[in-house]
Amino acid sequence: MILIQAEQLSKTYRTGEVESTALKSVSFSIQAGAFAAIVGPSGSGKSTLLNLIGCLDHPSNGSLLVCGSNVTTLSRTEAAHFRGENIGFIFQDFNLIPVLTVFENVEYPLLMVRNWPAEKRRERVLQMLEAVGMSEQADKKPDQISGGQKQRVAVARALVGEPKLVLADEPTANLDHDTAYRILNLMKQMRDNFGTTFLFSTHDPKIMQEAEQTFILEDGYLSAAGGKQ
Ligand SMILES: Nc1ncnc2c1ncn2[C@@H]1O[C@H](COP(=O)(O)OP(=O)(O)OP(=O)(O)O)[C@@H](O)[C@H]1O
Repeated sequence: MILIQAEQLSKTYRTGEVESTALKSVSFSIQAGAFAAIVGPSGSGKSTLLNLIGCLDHPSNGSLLVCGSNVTTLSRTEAAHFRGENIGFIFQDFNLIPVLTVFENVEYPLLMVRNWPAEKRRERVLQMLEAVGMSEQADKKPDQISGGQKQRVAVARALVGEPKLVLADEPTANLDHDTAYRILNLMKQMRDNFGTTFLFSTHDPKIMQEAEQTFILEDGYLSAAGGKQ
C-alpha cells in the first residue's frame, strides 16, 4: 500500500520581490512500513519536503497524497486535525518541554489530540516508555537526561498516538555517532513492532546507509532514488 505519493511537487518561497524555488517538480512514492531517508546537503530542500508531507506548508504546484488523503489544499484546521490523526514528529533538537517530566512529555500529544480516559493514557505512555527503554527515567525532567535519552523520549512521544507515519527532520544531527546509530536502530525496531512508516532526513552519508529506501535531493531536484529491500 502506498502511504505517500508526490507528483511533480514544487515549492517556491516568496519574500517580498524575491522568489526562491526550494523543491522542483519532485515525484516519488513511499510504501506503508518503509524506513526511508531524504538525503542532501544543507539547502537542498529536505526540510521543505518534510514540511509539505507533514502538512505544515502548502506546495506551490503538483499533488501530494499522504495516508490516502490529498493534502495539497487542506486548511490550517484540517491540517492540524490530519496531523493529530496520522503523523508523529521527531526534531533534531528534541523539542521536549523542559518543565514537564519524561512521562508528561510523552503523554502531552494524547492530551492534545486524543480523548482517552486517564488510565488508557497512562497505560499507553508506560508501554511507549518501556518500548524505548526509558521507564526508569519517567519522573525525570529533560535536563536530567542525556541527548540520546531525550531523543528516545521524543521517539516515544512521536509514536504514542499510534500514527501511521513518523517524520523526523535530522533526528541524529545533535547526537554522537554511536548514539545516532542506536536511535536509528530504535526507530527501525519501532517500525518492526508497530508497523509505523518512518521518513527521516539527513545530510550524513553514513546515516543514510541505515535507511532501506533513499531519496537524494540536490538543489531542490530529486537526483536519485534507491532501495535495498
Ligand atoms: N521560509 C522560507 N522562506 C524563504 N526561503 C526558504 C524558506 N525555507 C527555506 N527556504 C530556502 O529553500 C531552500 C531549501 O531549504 P530547506 O530548509 O528545505 O533545505 P534543507 O535541505 O532542509 O537544509 P538544512 O539541511 O540546512 O536544514 C534554501 O535555499 C532555503 O534558503
